[in-house]
Amino acid sequence: MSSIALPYDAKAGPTKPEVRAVVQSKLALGPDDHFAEVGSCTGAVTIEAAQRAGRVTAVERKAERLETTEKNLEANAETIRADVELRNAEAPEGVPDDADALFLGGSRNFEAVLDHAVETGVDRIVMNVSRLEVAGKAAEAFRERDILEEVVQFQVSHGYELAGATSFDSDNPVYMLVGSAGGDDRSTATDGGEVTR
Ligand SMILES: C[S@@+](CC[C@H](N)C(=O)[O-])C[C@H]1O[C@@H](n2cnc3c(N)ncnc32)[C@H](O)[C@@H]1O
Repeated sequence: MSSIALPYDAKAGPTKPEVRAVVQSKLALGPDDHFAEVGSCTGAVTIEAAQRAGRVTAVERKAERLETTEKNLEANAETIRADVELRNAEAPEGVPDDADALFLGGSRNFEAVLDHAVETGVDRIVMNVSRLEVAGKAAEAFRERDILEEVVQFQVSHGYELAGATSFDSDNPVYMLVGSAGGDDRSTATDGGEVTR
């Protein structure tokens, strides 16, 4: 599915290819977009974004993981179209003021990161969460800021051969919050913060 190479590994990553495909479809990046990622880790999401957007800013609090982002970016350099900036910082520090699309793969300080997104009018916001309690808090935080458009929960299973048939190994469930702080042209109607679609 994914055509990117990730020769360098880091604890906590990478986001699985099928999940990244949904992330990219929600971000809908184009060549005029500035994309920002909080928690770039292996760089898997940053690399795929850098194949689509014009500018990418990747923020990662752990220096060694940011080095992994950099090395994996280098391994995919031929496919990358964006200007990419890597920032070793703990968001909201380091998050640019002019992002069109924001992905939160790391959840530290996520409420402050969302406040920054609201202040700067980020058009597309996607946050992935694997822990149930954090997912609940994240959904609440999106609703409180009136930026929630969609909550998606999914779980991917991969088939393997067992006794001449196919059985499945399941990945962890993923909770995905999708929203916008980009003004009145939002695509989904909301009623009291609840998704009505
Ligand atoms: C689950 S991993 C992200 C995986 C990444 N999408 C990938 O494909 O490799 C979360 C990362 O976010 C980082 N992180 C968490 N909160 C952060 C914050 N507020 N600012 C910067 N990095 C953060 C963690 O250090 C960790 O590397």
